[in-house]
Amino acid sequence: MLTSNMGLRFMSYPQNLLTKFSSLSPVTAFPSIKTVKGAFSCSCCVVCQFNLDDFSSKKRHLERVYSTNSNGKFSNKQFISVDSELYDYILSNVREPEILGQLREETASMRASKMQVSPDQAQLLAMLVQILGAKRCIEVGVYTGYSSLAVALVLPESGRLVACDRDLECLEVAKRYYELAGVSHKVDVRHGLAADTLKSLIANGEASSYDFAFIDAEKRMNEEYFELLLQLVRVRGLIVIDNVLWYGKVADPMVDDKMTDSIRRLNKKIMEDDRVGISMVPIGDGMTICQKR
Ligand SMILES: C[S@@+](CC[C@H](N)C(=O)[O-])C[C@H]1O[C@@H](n2cnc3c(N)ncnc32)[C@H](O)[C@@H]1O
Repeated sequence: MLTSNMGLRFMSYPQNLLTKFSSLSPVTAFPSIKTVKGAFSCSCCVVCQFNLDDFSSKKRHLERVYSTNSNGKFSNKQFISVDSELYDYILSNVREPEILGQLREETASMRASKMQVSPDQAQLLAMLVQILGAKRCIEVGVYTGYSSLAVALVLPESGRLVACDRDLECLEVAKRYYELAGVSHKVDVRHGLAADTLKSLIANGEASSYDFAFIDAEKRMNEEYFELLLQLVRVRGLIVIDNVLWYGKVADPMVDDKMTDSIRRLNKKIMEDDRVGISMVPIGDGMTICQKR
């Protein structure tokens, strides 16, 4: 069973905004909320067209809906926060293959299990691979194999996933699950520093031959991984980068640690990089999907 209490990573949207608004009356905070026949309904939030007939659900609803126009790009665009209740609902709508559920449960008791991507993220990665018709993929940061297995499961029989990680113990778990799932023939496990593996693929003449890459390893190395993968991925291929929102710290001016700064720097660089089309997606801890031009 998928629940948000199982050590999964997900973004809870701006807690600072939530605190800020909780002291205001609902109508003050959200002028678009109106009373209809004694019940509250939200008139313009496309995701919440339901009546709210008790105070706690009203309050929950209000706490999830925000408006923003702070950078002038949107005219009072509304967006929702994802709290654990709503996230449980999202997870209940994820189609997680049984073998991935088993791996997730085994990993839950392991050291640093929160590193694993969430089921909704894995589902999105698998869908991107399928939409692309990808045959050749790379993953930087395998851990126990959850995201790589999700990708390998949807690759065609002739597909290949180069799976890079420096942790042999974790890779042993991943390899066991590739075997169990019957996909080990599609996965080329590379133990070692990911940058070295990527450089060796380039040296081997494999530039521009990959369809899809996923970056989920040491965050401060992301810029180097991105540059190497830009060489390895073909035009119109995808590079997906995980943890781009870094638990919301990227948007918090009070945070200036090295890790957060390096993520901010790469986000800015990619934003200005016309070698790729981009979409920053608030799923899990935030993923940016880059398409090579
Ligand atoms: C966030 S976890 C990956 C999670 C994985 N994508 C999943 O969904 O289960 C990061 C992984 O990157 C690996 N890693 C960190 N730095 C690395 C490096 N320089 N080279 C190779 N692997 C590295 C760690 O050993 C760890 O297993």
